[in-house]
Amino acid sequence: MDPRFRPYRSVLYIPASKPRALDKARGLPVDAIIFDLEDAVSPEEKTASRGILAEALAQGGYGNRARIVRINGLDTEWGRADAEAVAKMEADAVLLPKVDGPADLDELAEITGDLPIWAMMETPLGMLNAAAIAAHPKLQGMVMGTNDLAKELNARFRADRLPMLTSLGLCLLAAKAHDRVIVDGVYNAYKDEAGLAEECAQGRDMGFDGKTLIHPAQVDGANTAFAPSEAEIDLARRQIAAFDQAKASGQGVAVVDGRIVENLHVETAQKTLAKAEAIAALGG
Ligand SMILES: CC(C)(COP(=O)(O)OP(=O)(O)OC[C@H]1O[C@@H](n2cnc3c(N)ncnc32)[C@H](O)[C@@H]1OP(=O)(O)O)[C@@H](O)C(=O)NCCC(=O)NCCSC(=O)C[C@H](O)C(=O)O
Ligand SMILES: [Mg+2]
Repeated sequence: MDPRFRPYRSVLYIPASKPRALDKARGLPVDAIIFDLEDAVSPEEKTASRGILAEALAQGGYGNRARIVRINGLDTEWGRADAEAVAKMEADAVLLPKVDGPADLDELAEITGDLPIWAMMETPLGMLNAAAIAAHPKLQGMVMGTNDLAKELNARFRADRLPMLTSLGLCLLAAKAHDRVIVDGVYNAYKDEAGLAEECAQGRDMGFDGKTLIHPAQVDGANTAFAPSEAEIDLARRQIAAFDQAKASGQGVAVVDGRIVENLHVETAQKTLAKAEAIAALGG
C-alpha cells in the first residue's frame, strides 16, 4: 500500500507478552498495530517477549495492517537489544518511547538503519523539540503518549483535555509542517464507549489521523470517527463538481449549501475522497 495514503484510524497496542492477543489481532479490523515491548510488558517478561514477538511476526497473518514495534528506551537495559532485534523482524516501523529530541532518533537509526521510525511524544522536552523531531529524515509518524505526559506535567485527566491542548497542538503543528502521520493518545477507560467517541471526535477535529487504542472494544469507535462520513463524501463530490462547473464558466468560486467553495476547499474534498478510497481498499 502507498504509505502516503495509508489510513491510521485505529492503532492498537498489543503487549508482546500476550500470545493470545497477538493472535487475536490478526482478525481485528485495525489499520495499524503497535506491538509493545515497553510499558505493557513487565521487566520479568521483557526478554522472552522479544522472542514471542519475532515469532508472531515471522508467522505473519497481519495482512495490510501496519506493524509498528515499540521498543524500550535506549537508556534502559533492554532498549539496545530490542532495537537490534526489531531490525531483523518482519516489522514496518520501530517506535521509540519518551523521545526528547532528534538526537534520540539518530541513536536509534544507527541500529535500525533504514527502518522508518515513529516517536512517542510524551515528555516536556519532546513537546518543546517537536518541530526538530518531526523534521528528522527517518521519522514517519508521531504517537501522543498522554499518560506519561499527564504524569510529567502533573496534569489532571479531564473530559475536555484542557491541560493537554498545548502539547497536542504543538505536536500537531510539527507533524503537519513536515507531512508526518500523527495519532492521538489512548483513552484509558476502555469500556466507556461514549467517552471514547467524544475524545475521538475531539482528536479528529483537531487534525489527528487516528487514535491509539488499548482494547479491541475500542476499534469500531475509532474507525468510525476517523473515516469520512457518507455526508462528508457526498459533500466532497458536490464541491468538486460545483467548482469544476464554476471554473468552466470562468468563475473562481462556487457555492454549495450556501457556503463558498474555492480551490483550497477542493483540495480538502479530494483528500476526503482519497481517504475514503484507501479505507475501502483496506476492506472498510
Ligand atoms: C486492558 C487489558 C489489560 C484488558 O485485558 P483483558 O481483561 O484480557 O480483556 P478482555 O478479557 O476484555 O479481552 C477480550 C479479548 O480481547 C483480547 N485483547 C485484549 N486486549 C487486547 C489488545 N490490546 N490487543 C489484542 N487483543 C486484546 C483478549 O486476549 C481477549 O481475547 P480472547 O481471549 O481471544 O477473547 C488489555 O486489553 C491490555 O493489556 N491492553 C493493552 C494495554 C497496553 O498495551 N498498554 C500499553 C499501551 S498504553 C501506553 O503506554 C500509552 C503511552 O505510552 C502513554 O504514555 O500514554
Ligand atoms: Mg508512555
